[in-house]
Amino acid sequence: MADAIADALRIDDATLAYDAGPVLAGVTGRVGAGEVVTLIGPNGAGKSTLIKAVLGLVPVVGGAITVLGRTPAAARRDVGYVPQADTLDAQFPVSAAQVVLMGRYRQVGWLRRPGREDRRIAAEALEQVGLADRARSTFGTLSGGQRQRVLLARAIAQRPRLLLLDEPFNGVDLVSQDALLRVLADLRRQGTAVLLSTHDLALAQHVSDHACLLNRRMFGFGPTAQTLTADLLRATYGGQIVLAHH
Ligand SMILES: Nc1ncnc2c1ncn2[C@@H]1O[C@H](COP(=O)(O)OP(=O)(O)OP(=O)(O)O)[C@@H](O)[C@H]1O
Repeated sequence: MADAIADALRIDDATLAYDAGPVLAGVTGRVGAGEVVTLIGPNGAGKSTLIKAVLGLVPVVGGAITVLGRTPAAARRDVGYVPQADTLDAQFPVSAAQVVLMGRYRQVGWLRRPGREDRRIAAEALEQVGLADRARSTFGTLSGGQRQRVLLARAIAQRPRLLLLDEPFNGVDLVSQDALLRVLADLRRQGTAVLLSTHDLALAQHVSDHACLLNRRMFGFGPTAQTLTADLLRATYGGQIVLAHH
């Protein structure tokens, strides 16, 4: 039943703008429960902007974005988000386990202390990303890939119905990449909808059900194999030669 409720995310001819004006227009697409959709496009295409609009952080000035049947801002508590690796604050003076536990705060409320069940869920999430043995390590002492996995664990611990990942494969080692692929498979089985941005076409081909091609506007949306075609990729990247990184 592909109706508004079944779709975790619906984007209908959306135009997104910062104060200076629109940066992305004409985006239409869907992410259903248990589906992985990848956003593909060159630097500055608007991938992060779209993810931030789904979080309710960038205004939708035309069309609509509907998250779990609600506005992005209203759906916020059910949406997980892992930001780009280079935006992470490595100076966090807290342990990996504490970072993951933060994923539970929205559920328990900021004024209540997380309980045993929250700690269990957080420990399970750290285990899921393969970092159970680093629970007590200070966040800042972990490698970039490990920090990314801790933030992924934090997002999973939130038990979101829609998970947004901004360039999750960027600069991560192979172990972290494998952990992420395993988590994506788990999320798919649990019926979590996933929207992720990447530059990596080979990985996109591997993980996604649907792909969305962006460069200031949408150049294609559909089943991955039918969307990541040479013609559509050439159009999206403005004639630049596109090579898979892996
Ligand atoms: N806060 C902001 N205010 C104004 N313009 C912005 C802001 N953030 C991004 N932009 C502009 O919006 C456009 C799209 O940027 P965005 O970061 O969404 O691209 P991207 O596809 O995620 O690129 P990258 O792969 O480099 O992360 C760019 O031209 C960028 O300069």
